[in-house]
Amino acid sequence: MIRLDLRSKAFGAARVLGPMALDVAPGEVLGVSGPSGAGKSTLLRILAGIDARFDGELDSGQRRAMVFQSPTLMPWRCVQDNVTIPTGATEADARAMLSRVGLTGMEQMWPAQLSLGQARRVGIARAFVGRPEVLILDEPFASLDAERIEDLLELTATLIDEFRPAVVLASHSEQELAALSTRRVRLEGRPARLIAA
Ligand SMILES: Nc1ncnc2c1ncn2[C@@H]1O[C@H](COP(=O)(O)OP(=O)(O)OP(=O)(O)O)[C@@H](O)[C@H]1O
Repeated sequence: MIRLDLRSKAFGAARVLGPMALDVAPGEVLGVSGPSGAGKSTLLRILAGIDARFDGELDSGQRRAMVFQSPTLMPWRCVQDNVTIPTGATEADARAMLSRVGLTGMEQMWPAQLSLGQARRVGIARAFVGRPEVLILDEPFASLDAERIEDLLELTATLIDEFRPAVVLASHSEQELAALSTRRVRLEGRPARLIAA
């Protein structure tokens, strides 16, 4: 569950996010759209608990995971270590989750040996291995071709159905938002407000 009551978020004198309230239940996927620079990533960092410098209250689960626009893997660690080290998951759990995302046999490979689609799958395995209560997805499928996006959308939808985290997805892609969201909002204006979409 995610509950945010945000009065304001500013960078110095620049007020980016205005007053807004947000509730996301387990198993729900809130799709967030809005123009570039509206504040989607800023809002998602607050929801993920990465940015605590805002005026307001955040109430969310203990187990939080985030998938970013870039896969952000540690280049000097193998695929399996990239799942176990940041999460504290066991090797067995990491192998099982890597198998769920289609990477069986690639556990000992280096990130540089992976395609972008495979690297994104590692990011998804890393996010789900800890059975998150809250999952924040910030443009998680950017720069992939249409067929790979379809595959990853299907995989992500299956894992969300199974683990039922409260999910917030920010994307510019109507295809991604339509495929995963159970509810939609737009961020608009400066400071940005949430508008039902
Ligand atoms: N660390 C920071 N310091 C100062 N300003 C920032 C910082 N991070 C973001 N901003 C500003 O906050 C605003 C919102 O940025 P944000 O990255 O959240 O937008 P976005 O909606 O995610 O954009 P995009 O869709 O292009 O990724 C922008 O004007 C940006 O310049």
